[in-house]
Amino acid sequence: MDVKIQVSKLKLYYGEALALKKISLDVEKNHVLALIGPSGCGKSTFLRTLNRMNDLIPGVKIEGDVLIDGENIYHPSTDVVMLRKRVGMVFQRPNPFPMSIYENVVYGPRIHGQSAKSKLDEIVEKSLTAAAIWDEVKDRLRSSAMGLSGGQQQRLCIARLLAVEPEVLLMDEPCSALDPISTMKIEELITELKKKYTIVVVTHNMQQAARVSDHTAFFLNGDLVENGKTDAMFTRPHDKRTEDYITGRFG
Ligand SMILES: Nc1ncnc2c1ncn2[C@@H]1O[C@H](COP(=O)(O)OP(=O)(O)OP(=O)(O)O)[C@@H](O)[C@H]1O
Repeated sequence: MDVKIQVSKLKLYYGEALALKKISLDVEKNHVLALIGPSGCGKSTFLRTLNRMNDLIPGVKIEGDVLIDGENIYHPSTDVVMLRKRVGMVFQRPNPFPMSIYENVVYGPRIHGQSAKSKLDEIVEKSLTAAAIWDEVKDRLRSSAMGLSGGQQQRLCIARLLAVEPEVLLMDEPCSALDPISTMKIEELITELKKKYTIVVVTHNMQQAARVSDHTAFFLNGDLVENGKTDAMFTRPHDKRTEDYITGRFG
């Protein structure tokens, strides 16, 4: 097993409130891990610990370790800007910048020092192709990203991440604002992208977790109740609370 992310004894406090209670969990390289559990159980909080997005929230205290490729991302010497380039994030609602499709994709590479037009053109085509949206937008690269449909905007946001050559993709309910066809496209894309990236996705949709993920982690009240192969968890959950959740008895 080739582990990409190793989380051990991770605790997170919002002020006095303990939102993650000693979570230990590994994420395998080139696999998809789905995070499931009822609203408020800590899925998004956990996701944000993987690229230190919680650092931006006042009053947050974190204990424990998160290692990526064996390196502790909470070590004081970590360059957080570089970390967020390696570990990119897609949000619930697509959030393209109010600029052209082309400018959205080259935004990150420009910040990281790329200025050659031919290289930027190449990055745009490569990233949009990898995000399965090139054919739909190749003739309108200079048009505003705001004119795209929600599903197209979400794939553009994924292209924007891929443009800075990340290693890990974090997705926080990436389909919750999308129609079924766009959802299917994103799910197919996730399956394609895992060949190259390690992916952690939060979802409220059990069918989606079953379709796209290799492993599933079930959270409840800040605890990790159960974690394992998706097939096994959905057919033979070890914990009664997992069974109740995935069969729709609560949450
Ligand atoms: N910025 C914050 N400040 C204080 N408490 C927070 C903050 N963000 C989340 N929490 C609390 O931490 C707990 C976990 O929230 P989190 O958003 O991680 O849950 P979730 O499982 O992702 O929920 P949902 O499925 O509704 O998005 C909740 O009790 C929530 O109220």
